[in-house]
Amino acid sequence: MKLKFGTVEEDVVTREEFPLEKAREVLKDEVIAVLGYGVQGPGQALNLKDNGFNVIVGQRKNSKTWDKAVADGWVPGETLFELEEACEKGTILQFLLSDAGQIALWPTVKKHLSPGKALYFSHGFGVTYNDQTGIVPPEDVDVILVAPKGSGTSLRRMFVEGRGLNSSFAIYQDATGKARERVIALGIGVGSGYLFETDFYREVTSDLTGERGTLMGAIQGIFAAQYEVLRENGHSPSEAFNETVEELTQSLMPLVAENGMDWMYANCSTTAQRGALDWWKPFRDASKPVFEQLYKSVKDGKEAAKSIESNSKADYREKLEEELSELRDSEMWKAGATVRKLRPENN
Ligand SMILES: NC(=O)c1ccc[n+]([C@@H]2O[C@H](COP(=O)([O-])OP(=O)(O)OC[C@H]3O[C@@H](n4cnc5c(N)ncnc54)[C@H](O)[C@@H]3O)[C@@H](O)[C@H]2O)c1
Ligand SMILES: CC(C)(O)[C@@H](O)C(=O)O
Ligand SMILES: [Mg+2]
Ligand SMILES: [Mg+2]
Repeated sequence: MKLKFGTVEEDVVTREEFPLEKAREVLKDEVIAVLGYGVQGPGQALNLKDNGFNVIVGQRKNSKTWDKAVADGWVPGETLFELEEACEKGTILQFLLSDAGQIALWPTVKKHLSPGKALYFSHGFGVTYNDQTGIVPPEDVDVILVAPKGSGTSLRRMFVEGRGLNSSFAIYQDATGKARERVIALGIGVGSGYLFETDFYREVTSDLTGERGTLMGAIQGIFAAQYEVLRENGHSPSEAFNETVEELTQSLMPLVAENGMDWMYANCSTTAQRGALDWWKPFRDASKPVFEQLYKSVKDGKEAAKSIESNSKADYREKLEEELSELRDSEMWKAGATVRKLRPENN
């Protein structure tokens, strides 16, 4: 359906115009092989299974995630296989290994992409940066994308709650003439609330910008800056944490999600209103050059190169652990752990 987003009209696909029954009909003869069982793998595979599709999972044996797949109800030899066996059995290969892991498995996946199969991604990364990844799909397969706009954890959680996370979808290559109905059916099948169309390049550039920017990188930076200023001026950890993070996630963001920031500005004290109206533009002006730098780094392929380089190292998990512990052991997130325990619903 066509909808106005501000003054711009866009086409979105909802469950109303493409119901689950239609998705099941489109994919009734397909074997959907979900390759990788990290964060997106479980969310998408379990939602597809619960929605009545024919799904198998491919995962390395003797790994923690193989055990997790078994614990989630996938049966070795029936619905759970080694990666190569799943590639062979699947007619739609959902490539849900980490973006760096996809490079290593690509020769195996390519070998099993016989004509008419579909290669499905949840990120435009591998194909867009194929000068770095080597992922160049054969011409006689469909190449499609459904990218849930959120964590695989939320995709599953919201599905179980009867809600739906939004996803973008894209078609890179339509070899069978059925790529569009296949990709929309898969988007509905994995539990998307609605789908909006993009292309692989736009998906990866917006996604890399978002997660490095307001979704995670920028927000953590802003949290840290405000928390430090409050602490340096004699405020206690609990006061600094509450005024920086807890109030945002517990009180204001749910209201912003429901009604928008415009409503939030109209429904706080006149004192807060005056200050927030005065200060949002200086914050925008201070951070916009950093966002411009970030977007350029994404566009130039530098972010992809850094990510491939660091995530392909044999000891990447140990190195990552060190960097993550800096966050985990920071006073701000230690204070956060205590504050979370104090929430009455957690007692
Ligand atoms: N994490 C998310 O919530 C999220 C959201 C939207 C899109 N995506 C995209 O979905 C895809 C999957 O992401 P993810 O976060 O679920 O992946 P992940 O980082 O959790 O890894 C998934 C699986 O890949 C396996 N793996 C890694 N390297 C491997 C190798 N060399 N050989 C075999 N297996 C290997 C791991 O064992 C793991 O089970 C990526 O393209 C990502 O950008 C992820
Ligand atoms: C969940 C995110 C941050 O949206 C995703 O893009 C990811 O890469 O994990
Ligand atoms: Mg991402
Ligand atoms: Mg994302």
